[in-house]
Amino acid sequence: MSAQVGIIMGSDSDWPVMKEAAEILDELGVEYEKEIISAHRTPERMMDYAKNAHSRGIKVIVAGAGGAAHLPGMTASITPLPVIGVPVKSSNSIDGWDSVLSILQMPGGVPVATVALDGAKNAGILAAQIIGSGDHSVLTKIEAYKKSLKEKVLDKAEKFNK
Ligand SMILES: Nc1c(C(=O)O)ncn1[C@@H]1O[C@H](COP(=O)(O)O)[C@@H](O)[C@H]1O
Repeated sequence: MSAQVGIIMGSDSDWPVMKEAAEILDELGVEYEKEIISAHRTPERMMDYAKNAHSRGIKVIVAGAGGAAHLPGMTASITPLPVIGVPVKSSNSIDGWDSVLSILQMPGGVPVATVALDGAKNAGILAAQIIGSGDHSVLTKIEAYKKSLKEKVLDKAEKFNK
């Protein structure tokens, strides 16, 4: 099967964070592609990607960037697909606030579903849930994942007072 989720990021320096989206999508059995695309540094490449992703079969875009993080919002302004934004705490950031606010505070009409700072794992889960709403095998994997989370906590709770 071809990729259903597009993971894009402004720089290869974002990959240590963004790879958590890739890892959880692997675990949930969702195919993805990953690309370095910058609205600032490679605007034509961003336009091409955002214009064509849906016709190539991509269903959700996960976009991560640090600093003045325009990539998620600019991508969302072009594509008809849902965009999940991952604020990345890059090395020269103002504690990550610059990225959080520039991804979160989108103008009306152009939503970006923003996860927590460095929250790429949750972005991957959310992307899988969107895919899973129309794909029973992915939905079943998400149910199993949630069950495993619950069992881990119950196990810890049981050991806690022993
Ligand atoms: N925010 C953006 C965009 C963009 O939004 O188009 N392109 C790169 N960047 C960010 O710049 C930070 C530093 O990048 P470098 O490490 O390459 O200098 C990265 O976190 C990247 O996402």
